[in-house]
Amino acid sequence: MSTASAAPIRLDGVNKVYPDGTVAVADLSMNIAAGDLVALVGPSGCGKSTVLRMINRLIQPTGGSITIGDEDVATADPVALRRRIGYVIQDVGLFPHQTVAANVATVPGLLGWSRQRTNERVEELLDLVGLDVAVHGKRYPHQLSGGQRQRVGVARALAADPVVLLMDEPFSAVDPIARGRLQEEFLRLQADVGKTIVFVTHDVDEAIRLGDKIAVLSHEAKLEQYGTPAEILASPQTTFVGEFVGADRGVKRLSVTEVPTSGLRDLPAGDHPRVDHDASLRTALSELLDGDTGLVAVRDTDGEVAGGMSADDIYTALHRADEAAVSDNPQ
Ligand SMILES: Nc1ncnc2c1ncn2[C@@H]1O[C@H](COP(=O)(O)OP(=O)(O)OP(=O)(O)O)[C@@H](O)[C@H]1O
Repeated sequence: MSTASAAPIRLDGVNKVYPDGTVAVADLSMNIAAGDLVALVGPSGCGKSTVLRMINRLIQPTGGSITIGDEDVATADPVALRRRIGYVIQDVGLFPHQTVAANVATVPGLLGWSRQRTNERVEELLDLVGLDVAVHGKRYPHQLSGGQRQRVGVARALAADPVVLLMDEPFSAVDPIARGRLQEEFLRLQADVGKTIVFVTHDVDEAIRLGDKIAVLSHEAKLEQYGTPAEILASPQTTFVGEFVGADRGVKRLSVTEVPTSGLRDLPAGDHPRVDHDASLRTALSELLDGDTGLVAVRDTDGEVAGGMSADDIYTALHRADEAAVSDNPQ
């Protein structure tokens, strides 16, 4: 599909004090690379939503600057700005009296697109998020499941091909099974559209699963650590981060580390469970435990078995990956 190029986002000394004196964001600086999916995580009330809403100027910062590409958000026309930024919130905010197709067509309508161009775009987007325009396009939001509504929200946010997508707890209102599926689909979608995405969640597992990078925030949006999931899990920089990512850090690290494709051991004959070259160590360990040979075979990119791993090999691979993550990111 055609995509506008994604834009980087830069926050420089951003501050937000609400009129009642509440300091929501004290002094936040961070750079988000074009095309990255960055998860903002932190406890309730730490300022995540405020940060997000300052990026599309729904909230005016009291200090500092935010730029999207070359554009200073403070001086941009807010309406034009918001049309270039997709925004998805928890309960989606679909218009209840408009059909799904009309909801997705909102921004193209505002931009004055022709009916034909709009219809094509609606069909393309509904297809992209796994909905059938013939079946779902003419339904109203209340005739959809929570997960389907969420997909429509994402389709609507992508309609005008925004350079940035902001998402505030987009999947938290759906049940855990639908949520897992939505997360999977969302990752596939992001691989397709390659937007710069800032994603607010209070769920560390979701951040680890979806984020290219994670920004861990504490009170007043203090940036405790900003790095890849592997870096943060391998070496939390502060006690706060260590506690926030949780005691089962080791298991989480297994999930974000892929099996090695070299240095694998020769496999004796036997009915070994198999995993693909891009499987996580967690999947490999789970398969190994389900099998009865004590080994798991790893396939290469051609689908041929490249070698095997024992539980000890998985442990060693995890520690090697941790060392690499830490030395890539000395901070
Ligand atoms: N309009 C407002 N006026 C005064 N204080 C506000 C306002 N909006 C938010 N706050 C306060 O600012 C702080 C940050 O709120 P924010 O909604 O950004 O946090 P959050 O991390 O997104 O929280 P949650 O995870 O619970 O949604 C909180 O202390 C909140 O009470």
